[in-house]
Amino acid sequence: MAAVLRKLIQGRLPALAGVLCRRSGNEGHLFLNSSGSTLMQPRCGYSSPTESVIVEMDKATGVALLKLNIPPVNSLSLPLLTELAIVLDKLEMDKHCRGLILTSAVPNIFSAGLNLFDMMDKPNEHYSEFWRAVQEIWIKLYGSSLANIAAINGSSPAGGCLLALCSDYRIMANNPHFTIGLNETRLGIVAPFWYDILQWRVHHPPPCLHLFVMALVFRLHVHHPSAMTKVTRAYSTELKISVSYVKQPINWRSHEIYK
Ligand SMILES: CCCCC/C=C\CCCC/C=C/C(=O)SCCNC(=O)CCNC(=O)[C@H](O)C(C)(C)COP(=O)(O)OP(=O)(O)OC[C@H]1O[C@@H](n2cnc3c(N)ncnc32)[C@H](O)[C@@H]1OP(=O)(O)O
Repeated sequence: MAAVLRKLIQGRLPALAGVLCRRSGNEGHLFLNSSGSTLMQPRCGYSSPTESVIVEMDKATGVALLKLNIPPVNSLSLPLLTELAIVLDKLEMDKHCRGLILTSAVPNIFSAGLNLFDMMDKPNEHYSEFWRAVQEIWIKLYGSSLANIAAINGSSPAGGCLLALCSDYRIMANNPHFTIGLNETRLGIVAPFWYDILQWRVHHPPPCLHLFVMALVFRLHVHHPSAMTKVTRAYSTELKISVSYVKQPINWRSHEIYK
C-alpha cells in the first residue's frame, strides 16, 4: 500500500493500476456503478469514462481505490455526491473491504469543490436536496468504519479541501501548481460549523497518528504478515489511541477536547 500511495501522489495512476493488478492476480478489480451493482473485471483496466466514481477493489489487501471521474474538475454535483454516497454504502457493507483510498482520475485536479451551478438559479427544493447530499458525504466518510485515506493528486479548493478533511489521513502530491484551501470564503460562502472540528483534528494530531498510518500500511499489506503482527503488538496502545482519534464521534459542544 505504501508503494500504491507513493505512485498515487506522484500522479501515476496507470502505474498504480498495474501494481494492484499484479498483487491481486489479475482478478481483484471490482467496479461499482451508481445502481450499486458490481462487475468483476477479468483483467486490469478502468471502468467506462461515464462512471463518475471508479472503484477498483484489490481483493488481496481489501483496499478499495475510489477515483473521482467527472472532468474537467470533479466538481461535487448532486449526481456525483449521490453516486459517491452509494459507493461508500456498498463498501461499508462489503465484509472484504478494510480500507479505502479516495483520489481523482482527472489529471491535476482532486476536486474543485461544490458544483457552483448546483448553488445558483435553482428552486429551494434543489438546494435542500443538494445540501443534504453534501452533509451525507461528510457523515459517511468521516463516520466510516473503514480506514480511509485521501490521496490528493491535484488541486483541491473549497469543498474539495473539505472532502479531503473528512478522511482519516491525507497525503498530497508535492507540486507547487496544486492548490488547496478554503477559497470559497471569497465568494461569501461560509464553511459549516463542523469544518472547525475537522480542522482541529488535522492541526492537532496525536504523535501516534503517523504510527497509525504506518501500521495501517503494514496491516493491509498481506505480503508482510509477520511485520504486521509485530507492529500492531508492539504499539497496540498507540494504535488504539490513534484509531479512536481518527474515528472520534463528533460532539460540537465538547469539541474543546481537541484544544
Ligand atoms: C462533499 C464534501 C463533504 C464536505 C463538504 C463540506 C462542506 C461543504 C462546503 C462548504 C463550502 C464549500 C463551498 C464550495 O466548494 S464552493 C466551490 C468553490 N470552488 C471554487 O471556487 C473552485 C473554482 N475553480 C478553480 O479554482 C479552478 O477551476 C481549478 C479547480 C483550480 C481548476 O483550474 P483549471 O484547471 O485552470 O480549470 P478551469 O478553471 O479552466 O475550469 C475548467 C472548467 O471547470 C469549471 N469549474 C471550475 N470549478 C467549478 C466548480 N466548483 N463548479 C462548477 N464548475 C467549475 C470552470 O468553469 C471551467 O468550465 P468551462 O470550461 O465551461 O469554462
